[in-house]
This record gives sequence, C-alpha cells and structure tokens, in this order.
Amino acid sequence: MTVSGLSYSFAGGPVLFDKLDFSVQAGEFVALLAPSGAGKTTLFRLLAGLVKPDAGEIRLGGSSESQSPGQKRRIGYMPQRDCLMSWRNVLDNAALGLELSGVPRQEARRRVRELLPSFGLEGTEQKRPHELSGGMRQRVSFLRSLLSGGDPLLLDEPFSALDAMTRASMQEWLLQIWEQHRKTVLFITHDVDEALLLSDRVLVAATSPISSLQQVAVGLQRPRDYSAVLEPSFIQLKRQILEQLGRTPVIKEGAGQ
Ligand SMILES: Nc1ncnc2c1ncn2[C@@H]1O[C@H](COP(=O)(O)OP(=O)(O)OP(=O)(O)O)[C@@H](O)[C@H]1O
Repeated sequence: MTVSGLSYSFAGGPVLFDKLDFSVQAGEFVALLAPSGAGKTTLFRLLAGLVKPDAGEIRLGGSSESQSPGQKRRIGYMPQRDCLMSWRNVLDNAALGLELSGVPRQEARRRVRELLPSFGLEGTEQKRPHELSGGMRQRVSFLRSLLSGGDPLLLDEPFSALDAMTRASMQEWLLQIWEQHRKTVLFITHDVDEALLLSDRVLVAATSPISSLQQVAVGLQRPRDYSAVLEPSFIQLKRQILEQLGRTPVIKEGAGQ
C-alpha cells in the first residue's frame, strides 16, 4: 500500500493530513503511532475509500491496482470496539465477513471452525457475545476481519479497551497468529510499547496536522514474545520514539544503579 501526497480537512474543521506520504510493504507489520484525536479513524476511512481525499493518491498492492479517489477498496478492518452482533453466535459472527463477500454460509462456517482452535475459541461456537470475555470478543472480531480477505488489514487500537493483563496476552497471541498468516498489517495505536512489540516498523506521527511520519525500524528478532519489552534494544528504541514525540524520559542513563 502506498499513500502519496494525502491531504484532508473537514469542511470548516481541522486540517488532519497535509501532503502525507507513507507505504506498507506486502507482508509487513507496520504500527502507526498517533495520539488520540489525531485523525486515525479518518485515515482508515480514507484508506478504505469511504471518504475522498482533498488531494493525493492511495494505491493498494502493485501499481496496476491504483484506485481512483473515493472508490471503495477491499481492505480488512478491525475497529476499536468489537462490533459483534448480539443475536449471532461466535460461529456466525466470525463468518459474517465471508458471507458478505458471497461465500455460502456452510462453507463460511467450515472455514471459521478450522481456525477456532488457533484463536483460542474452541468450544465457543454456539456462545453469544455477552457470554465471552473482552479478549475472546476481540479474537472473534479479529477472526472475522482476517477471514474477510481484505488486504491490508487495518487494526484500529484493537486492544485499547482491555485491561493491562488481557492486553499483554492478546499482544502475545497476535504475535503468534501473525507468524502463521503473515498478513500485511497497519496497526494504529498510541502505545509506544505496543507499537514496538508488534511491528517491523513504527511510523511516528509527531506533528499536527500530520504531514510527515518519522520511521523507526524495529530490528527485534521474530518470533517474539512479551519478554522482548525487556531487551536493551527495545528500551533504546522506546527512548528514541519518546524523544521524537517530545516526551523525553526524565530518567537518565545509569540512574537507579
Ligand atoms: N465530521 C466531522 N466534522 C468536523 N470535524 C470532525 C469530524 N469528524 C471528526 N472531526 C475532527 O477531526 C479530528 C480527527 O477525528 P478522528 O475521529 O479521525 O480522530 P481519532 O484520532 O480517530 O480520534 P480518537 O482517537 O479520539 O478516536 C478530531 O479533532 C475531530 O473532532
């Protein structure tokens, strides 16, 4: 996916993007680190073709797949809130994306059943959303987005509503599941640790409007688990990003030793 010269402002509202350029390579996991209110929901709407930019171009895949501005694109989207349907069970909630793209219901259910164990959802087929934990609901939501087949997969702060422990286990789980599927992912978050732990590259939006993104390559070894947050190189990268965000840590090297 390549975004070039993207500009957007709401009529009579703030300028959100000003000649923004960035790209995500096929099979890459990129985290976009942006503060709340910076325009991430609007960015997703622009990328999905639901909103027309004032200027610029968005290309998915190869150059031949360029779409005209405003044309809807087949991207996967997992919103901040799980948006599960209360009247559908796990099986049918997860199968929804497939069904909407024309896959017959029985086939859609078969594909969901195949993946339920690796999503930690075995035995929950008949359960309704209110019978699930927050983490389980997010896994159903992610399974639905993954199966819908859109590429890239846009994840909009998917774990922000979870408590700290569930969040950490969901991050570890996502690392494992990504290893298996290697989808192209753009993950938006305002959490520096989450961005570094999950991604190959962090794009830091430190300006308002967002006109450029500072890039940080995350060279941490894969497969990763949560213990990566303790590695010296992780802490060094975190310091670098906090500086880019103007949040220089007050603790100096060697303090507390
Ligand atoms: N329809 C609209 N008209 C005018 N301004 C809008 C409109 N929708 C959003 N905005 C403003 O644009 C900015 C970005 O909104 P957006 O919802 O994209 O941000 P966000 O980063 O997703 O926010 P949050 O993290 O709080 O969900 C906000 O300042 C918001 O008030």
